[in-house]
Amino acid sequence: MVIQIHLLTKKDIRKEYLEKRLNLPDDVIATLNRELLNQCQLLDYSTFRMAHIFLPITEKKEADTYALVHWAREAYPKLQWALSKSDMRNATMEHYLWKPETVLVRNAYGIPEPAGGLPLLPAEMDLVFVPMLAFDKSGQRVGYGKGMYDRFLKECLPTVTTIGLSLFGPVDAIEDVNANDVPLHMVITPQTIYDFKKSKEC
Ligand SMILES: Nc1nc2c(c(=O)[nH]1)N(C=O)[C@@H](CNc1ccc(C(=O)N[C@@H](CCC(=O)O)C(=O)O)cc1)CN2
Ligand SMILES: Nc1ncnc2c1ncn2[C@@H]1O[C@H](COP(=O)(O)OP(=O)(O)OP(=O)(O)O)[C@@H](O)[C@H]1O
Repeated sequence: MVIQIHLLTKKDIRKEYLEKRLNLPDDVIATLNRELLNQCQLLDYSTFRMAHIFLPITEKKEADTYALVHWAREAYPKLQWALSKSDMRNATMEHYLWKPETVLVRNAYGIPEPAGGLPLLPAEMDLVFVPMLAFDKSGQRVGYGKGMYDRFLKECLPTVTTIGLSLFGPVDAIEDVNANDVPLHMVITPQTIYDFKKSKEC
């Protein structure tokens, strides 16, 4: 039997998956987000103390993470949350504690950011939820192409757990993975939880 693996570049995948997401009608997006939340609720977060999260760019129909945090604040009251402010010129992020009372302001890219608060270091995160346009069957991801999460994840401790959130399933393989790319430990989709740590151990 011949198994064909489709290799695609990040540039092609980025274009295809952004279009695919933007073309989804709002009711389908709402259903996928509900299913994604259900999958997220299946994991046990009790070993984590500080979780970093992104808030969605709604114009880009990113995964809705508000509902996840809303649920987790009730289900895991000891778990604290961190949010970032982006510096697009340097492709870097600064991190702040996200309390329920934190004021959020949308930046020029439509990303809700904390107006201020207690600054945090990457080393303080033990769980990071990662945005993406697509991922592949080995846990490599494609984002908007600035490498901001690759830079951030490199600064986190090796003990950090990374979980990508995607409204779609994986592509076969990303052709142009490079040394800066940080593969994800897990990806949650509306249908499945992919655990790349486990599959590597097999
Ligand atoms: N919600 C969310 N927050 C996030 C990310 C993300 O993917 N999603 N990022 C993940 O890294 C960082 C922000 N990265 C971004 C990179 C590009 C664009 C963007 O809109 N780019 C324009 C072109 C910009 C330009 O070069 O002028 C575009 O794609 O149309 C937005 C966010 C940090 N925060
Ligand atoms: N740790 C790093 N240090 C310096 N440059 C980096 C680092 N990580 C990524 N880059 C650079 O950033 C650029 C974008 O990388 P890539 O195409 O992998 O982005 P992406 O993962 O799709 O985007 P993002 O992480 O912003 O969502 C590349 O030119 C890459 O070399």
